[in-house]
Amino acid sequence: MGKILVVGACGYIGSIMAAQLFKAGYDLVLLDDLSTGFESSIVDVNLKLVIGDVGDRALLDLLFSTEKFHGVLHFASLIQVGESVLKPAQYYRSNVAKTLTLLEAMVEHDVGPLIFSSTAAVFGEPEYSPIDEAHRQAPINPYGASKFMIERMLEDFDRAYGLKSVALRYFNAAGADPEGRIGERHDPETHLIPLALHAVLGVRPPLKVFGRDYPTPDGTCVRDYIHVTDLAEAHLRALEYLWAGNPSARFNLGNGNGFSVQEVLDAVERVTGRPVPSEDAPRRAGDPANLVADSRAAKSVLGWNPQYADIDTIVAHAWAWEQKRVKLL
Ligand SMILES: NC(=O)c1ccc[n+]([C@@H]2O[C@H](COP(=O)([O-])OP(=O)(O)OC[C@H]3O[C@@H](n4cnc5c(N)ncnc54)[C@H](O)[C@@H]3O)[C@@H](O)[C@H]2O)c1
Ligand SMILES: O=c1ccn([C@@H]2O[C@H](COP(=O)(O)OP(=O)(O)O[C@H]3O[C@H](CO)[C@H](O)[C@H](O)[C@H]3O)[C@@H](O)[C@H]2O)c(=O)[nH]1
Repeated sequence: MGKILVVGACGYIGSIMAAQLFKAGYDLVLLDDLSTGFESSIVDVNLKLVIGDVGDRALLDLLFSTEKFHGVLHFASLIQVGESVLKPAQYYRSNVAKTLTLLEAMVEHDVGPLIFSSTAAVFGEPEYSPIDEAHRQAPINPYGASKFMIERMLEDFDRAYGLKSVALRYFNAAGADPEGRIGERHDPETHLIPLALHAVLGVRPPLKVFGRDYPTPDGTCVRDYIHVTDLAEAHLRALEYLWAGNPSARFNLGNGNGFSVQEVLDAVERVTGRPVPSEDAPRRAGDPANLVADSRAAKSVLGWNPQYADIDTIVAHAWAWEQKRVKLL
């Protein structure tokens, strides 16, 4: 089994990835600057965590010259769409410039391949649904643009330097570790499912439903919620795909099933057995009405087989985690 570097391993998705790789017996080194992540999200205390910045070239040189890695998973990023509009410089520096430093160090030390966390935001306003890999990429905010730029860099680095990569465009990451050990811990939290669960638990104000006048069946926005464990599984499949000598690629990762905000709230009520305190609010700027992935390519090319497509299961895992988390607060 190869040795893998997980960058951003103390975050929501990276920590669940690290737990899954650890369980599968991989040798891991974790890198995180703890800017938004938590050391306590590392499930095994014996795992090697390097606390540092992925944009620190001297640190990367040291890491890559002392350890032989067979792959890098890159989750580290600023992730808030709204903040990216107000502070684009931070997003281009943290996401684009620091990833460039990582890519240069990987090329110099002959480290690869790379699996990169991209996003549905690289597409912008959808022209059709579900969104496949051929869909036009026209991001409408700096967060999406930063990820789009990195995707372009990956293509160029492959062509010029032979660095192999897979970019995985997650739609709405959701759920938690099925064993209940780790889950979503963003601060501030902006995502629908944790906010709805916090409203149920009474630790936050009633959930604001951002718009009921969208051109969707019930008027609320439709999204494609994909279980975080299934996302992690896709990374493993993508690594195996590149280790087998296949070309660089990008894949859209979702359930293929859209759920409206109202349908998610209904699922939260079924799972928790309690009403979700909520109120109607104006549309949130920059929210497309409908974002659903066509993930057939990931399934057929990578052999990816998501296990937790059911929205009630996704919400149940998030609920188990949030109840535990509230006790820890
Ligand atoms: N959460 C979602 O719904 C979603 C959707 C699409 C794409 N993504 C992408 O998935 C990735 C992970 O998202 P998440 O929700 O786990 O975010 P997160 O904020 O929970 O995790 C990011 C982790 O990266 C670390 N980090 C940030 N900058 C760093 C740096 N310069 N050096 C080292 N470590 C650094 C943070 O401390 C944190 O532990 C991101 O790239 C994000 O853009 C997430
Ligand atoms: O308090 C809230 C929070 C969200 N929503 C609605 O719930 C849906 C989902 O919103 P999230 O904030 O949970 O997720 P987004 O679809 O906005 O964001 C996702 O897709 C983005 C790209 O479009 C980024 O990749 C981001 O990281 C990822 O979580 C949206 O229609 C939003 O308007 C509410 O009604 N009330």
